[in-house]
Amino acid sequence: MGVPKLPTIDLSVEKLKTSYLGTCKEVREALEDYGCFVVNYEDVSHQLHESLLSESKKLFDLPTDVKMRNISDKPYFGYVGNHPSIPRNHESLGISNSTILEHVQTFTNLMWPSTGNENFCETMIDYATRVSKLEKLVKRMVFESYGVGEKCYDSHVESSTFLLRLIKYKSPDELNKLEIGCHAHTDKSFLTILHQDEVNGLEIQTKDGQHWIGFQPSPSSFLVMAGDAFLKPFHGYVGQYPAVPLYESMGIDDANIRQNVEAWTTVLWPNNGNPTFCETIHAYSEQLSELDGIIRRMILESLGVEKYLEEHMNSTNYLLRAWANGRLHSANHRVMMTGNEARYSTGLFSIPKAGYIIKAPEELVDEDHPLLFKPFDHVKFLDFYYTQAGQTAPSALHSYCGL
Ligand SMILES: O=C(O)CCC(=O)C(=O)O
Ligand SMILES: [Fe+2]
Repeated sequence: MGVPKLPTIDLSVEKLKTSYLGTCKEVREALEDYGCFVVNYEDVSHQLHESLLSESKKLFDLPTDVKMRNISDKPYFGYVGNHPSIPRNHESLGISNSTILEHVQTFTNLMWPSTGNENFCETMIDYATRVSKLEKLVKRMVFESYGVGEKCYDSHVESSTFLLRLIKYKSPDELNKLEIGCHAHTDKSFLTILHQDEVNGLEIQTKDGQHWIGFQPSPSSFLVMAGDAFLKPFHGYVGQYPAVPLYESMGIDDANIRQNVEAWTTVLWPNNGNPTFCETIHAYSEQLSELDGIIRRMILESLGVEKYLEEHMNSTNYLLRAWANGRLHSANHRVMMTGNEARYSTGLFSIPKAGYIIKAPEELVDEDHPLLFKPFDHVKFLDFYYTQAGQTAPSALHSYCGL
């Protein structure tokens, strides 16, 4: 089988009029299977596309010390470039709150303090506003398709802000050389919408990790991509978290031991239990833990250290974690540059607003379902998440604000 193709979805007004729910399903399935899809978005005209690219080029032509005035206390929000950890050919600038005129104006004044640049400012705000509408449309369609509709959508939109990143990749210094422009990563946003000039380079990894699919750009094509914040920001998280309504999971400690599963089942079904659930989970965990034991024995024997097996097995707990809903996929992607032309691209990232306090809706908290986390600022939590303590905690969210 050859390399699969990225799904392309028609989100035109006519299509949505005739087949809204069918298209919601297409969007959801594309984000589940590929983590992204291509859309030909008519609301950004050819003229706006051209203006975006020419203003972007003018921005990158400014002296480096001017571009470096774009500072931010958050990683990847300000000027990025000229740093050993960044690929040599990569340079980018972020405009925070890019759908709000005064923020774009402030950025413009920072870059062109004496002359101003009306055209830059107008182009960026127009572009960001139009693309943010696409972001909201996709978000609404995903929520509706999962049946978590209005309430989640409204709170999500209320909690989102749009970072516009303008990016330039210089061509490799030698012809026929392949050079990394952006290392493989997943985005930390809710959703990202990428758009670019005609120079190839963006590649998306398939979910099974087998292929890298090259994105074939055109002036009207946009790549919509699910970011980590939309689906799985927290390892070990349990649920009831309005910013990630599509994610829910539950853990059962030592699920291979019958009494533990029985105790767990009684908590969830206190009146008459749920023998089928208990039996299934226990049998499943027992078989998997046996398989785990066989594999470990084989590894230790092959290393000639099987005498440690018992100690190893005795020191092991089995945590069974079941996920529901967290079915969207955030795709690994990268940029690989060849040829002799620079590449210009833009990403509109929807991200949680700083200062937006996330708390469980009152209707979800009662005596049987006590509050699990203190209300918290998602951006401050992400700051913690990227520290050593956040990265090593079994559940960063519990360490940060668990009750
Ligand atoms: O330049 C591109 O097309 C991709 C950029 C990207 O993935 C990012 O900035 O997160
Ligand atoms: Fe990215």
